[in-house]
Amino acid sequence: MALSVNLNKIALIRNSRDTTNPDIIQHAQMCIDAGADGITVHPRPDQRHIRAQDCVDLAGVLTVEFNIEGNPMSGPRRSERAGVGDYPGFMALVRELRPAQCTLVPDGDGQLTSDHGFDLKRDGDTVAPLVEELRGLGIRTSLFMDPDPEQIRLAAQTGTDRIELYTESYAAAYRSGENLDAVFTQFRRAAEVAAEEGLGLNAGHDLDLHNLPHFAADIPGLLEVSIGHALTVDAIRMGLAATIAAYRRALGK
Ligand SMILES: CC(=O)[C@@H](O)[C@H](O)COP(=O)(O)O
Ligand SMILES: NCC(=O)COP(=O)(O)O
Repeated sequence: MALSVNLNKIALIRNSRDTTNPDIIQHAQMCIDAGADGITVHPRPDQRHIRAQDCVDLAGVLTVEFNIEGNPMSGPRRSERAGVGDYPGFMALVRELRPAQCTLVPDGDGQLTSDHGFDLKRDGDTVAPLVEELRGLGIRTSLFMDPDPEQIRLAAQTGTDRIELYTESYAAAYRSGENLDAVFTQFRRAAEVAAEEGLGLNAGHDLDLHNLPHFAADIPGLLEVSIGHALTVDAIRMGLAATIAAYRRALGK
């Protein structure tokens, strides 16, 4: 099972000053040296954290899998910050960089963070051609999905290689202790349906050192988790190498 480290929050710290510190490339390399199996970024049109140029720079040097996440419908946007290039649009960026994996996420451009999976009853006809194009470019595709069996079966009809289960509801149930068994059963069933449909299974959002061991041990067929927010906070407290080692242990690696 792969640990893909999301660098969004490192870029957020950098963007709070006109600086290159922390250096995204150096941080990515430290993650890799500490045992990260992949690097994930989620560029947004306002470039609040990961910028298009970060994606270009990372694509040029990464020695592990590069996963670019985002809304395929997010178009070009002029930068409002001096010295920062314009955002070219999500699909334009992915077409140019051809990462190992592209995870399509139905975020609105103004969302605080990702907070829902695709509604493929509504958007399946839009998503399927994009999946076909990306796969034709040699890019593994993944769709950001809620743990909804009907939606996951629709995801398979798009031709996508994988889905990424949106795990915020599991993280919330783990924190509160409310309905944890029921919520976990929902995720197990979602994973089973993904396997029935021949879909690879990723997961992410609000995973952390507390909730990850149970999820990683008991969700069948899990291939990759992408983690950023909690991992970055843990690294401030524990140090990056120790943190990545802890997440690898939580994955049973
Ligand atoms: C899709 C998802 O759940 C996360 O990968 C996303 O990248 C979080 O985005 P922010 O880091 O902007 O909250
Ligand atoms: N796809 C999930 C991701 O990349 C990171 O999500 P989070 O750990 O920052 O919540």
